[in-house]
Amino acid sequence: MRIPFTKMHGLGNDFVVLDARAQALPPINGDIAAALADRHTGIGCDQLVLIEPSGNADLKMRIFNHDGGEVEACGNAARAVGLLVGGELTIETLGGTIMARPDAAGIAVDMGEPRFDWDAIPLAYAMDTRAMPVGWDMLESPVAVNVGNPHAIFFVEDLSAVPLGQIGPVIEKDPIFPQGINVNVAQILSRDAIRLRVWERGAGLTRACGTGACSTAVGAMRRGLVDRKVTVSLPGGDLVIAWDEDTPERKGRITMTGPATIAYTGSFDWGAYA
Ligand SMILES: N[C@H](CCC[C@H](N)C(=O)O)C(=O)O
Repeated sequence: MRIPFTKMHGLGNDFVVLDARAQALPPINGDIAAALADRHTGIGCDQLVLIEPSGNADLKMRIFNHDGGEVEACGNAARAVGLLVGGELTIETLGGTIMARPDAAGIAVDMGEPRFDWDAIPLAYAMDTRAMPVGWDMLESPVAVNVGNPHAIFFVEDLSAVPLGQIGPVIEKDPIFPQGINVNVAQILSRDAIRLRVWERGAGLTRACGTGACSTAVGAMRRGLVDRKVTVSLPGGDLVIAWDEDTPERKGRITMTGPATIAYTGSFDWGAYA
């Protein structure tokens, strides 16, 4: 059985996108996702993205990390799906419903409200998530934020001095993070500019991380380090993140804006992976 796919990326964070809205696909599990994501024996990507019908949104977006783990959110993939499908979209994810729409800078995504309570990250026990009283080698006192998925953000003076490829996997799997964690290391450049590198849970170093940019921006705002709209510069390029103010009706929501790219389309033999 041949399965069509679209290879896409958001600032170099790359995806294999399968669309199961028109034609149901055989059931996908973590092992199949990891096999497709493998860059040597599969098609190769940071995340596998599955578009399915939804009962309460325009579509459902399922996300599998490179290691096969299914996760709650992926900001860059939300922009990719927004580009692929087009128009204004509500997207159901395991982390909540988000909204994508075309924008002069590419695609804008309303990522919803950030969560800060220790048990919403989640962490293994109660602590201050504005500055967790923990550290690993040169990295300490991270902010913890959940933007659909869990993130720890370390602010440093010199990003290039941090061996994130070595320290990232240690933090990712630390038992203080019962569901793992995406590890963000950020350098504040000004009141409206942040430089960021991310070790992603289940995918390692990526060229960009949309939810990482959202959580880092919000974490910096929580500490009063930046204004409520910032440009986050990742190795693959820039994202603009805004966090609007709480209103009497609702808590402030995050908007992430940036490009998305269709690289190519193809198909693969399902039997080779399942
Ligand atoms: N590694 C993330 C999922 C992908 C997030 C990232 N690619 C993005 O653009 O937000 C996690 O395990 O929560």
